[in-house]
Amino acid sequence: MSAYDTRWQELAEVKRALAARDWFMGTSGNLAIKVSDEPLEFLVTASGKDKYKETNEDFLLVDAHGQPAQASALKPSAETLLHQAIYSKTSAGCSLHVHTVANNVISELYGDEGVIQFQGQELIKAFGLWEQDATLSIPIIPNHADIPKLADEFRNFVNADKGAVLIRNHGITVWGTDAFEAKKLLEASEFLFQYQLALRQLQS
Ligand SMILES: CSCCC(=O)C(=O)COP(=O)(O)O
Ligand SMILES: [Zn+2]
Repeated sequence: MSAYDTRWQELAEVKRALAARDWFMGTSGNLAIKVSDEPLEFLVTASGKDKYKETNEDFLLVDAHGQPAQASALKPSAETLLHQAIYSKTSAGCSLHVHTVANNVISELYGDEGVIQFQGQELIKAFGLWEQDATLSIPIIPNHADIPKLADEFRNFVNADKGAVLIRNHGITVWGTDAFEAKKLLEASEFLFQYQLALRQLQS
């Protein structure tokens, strides 16, 4: 199988798993996976589609600028520039963006601080933080309707081959070495957000 076909299957599998979690409400969310480094090309979800459905038009190949790399009637995700920022700055192989109620509420509760931090939580190990007193910090950036502006802000927080950034009242984008790692980080983040909200509710 070609790298294109292999990556397509991997991304389709992640998309299926996230759909099963009901993380694509109202056509929200977009996913990407790198196919080649030189030239940089990655598959990204087509814009505005019902991501619960599986079709052979779910993804299209884009270039280092996030522009279609092949003739296609499909439009790349409106948020392709965020994925492009990740692949242009890091060696990450997969990036995932979803909107959930928990990630939106957390982004609003902690948005003024610009960060949410987790300590003493087993699941921060998913991010490679294994030390006793390690802290996971997830930055929260303002949402901008202007996507190049949003991507410019987002780019400042893309400094490693894996990571996560919350966009206030919008969603989360995570990235990792490959599809397995990106999905792990997405699930771990969602667990931590849901835990934090449940704890706050019980404490109030
Ligand atoms: C109705 S969701 C608004 C756009 C968005 O935030 C998103 O994640 C989906 O956009 P896309 O162009 O990737 O379908
Ligand atoms: Zn979005």
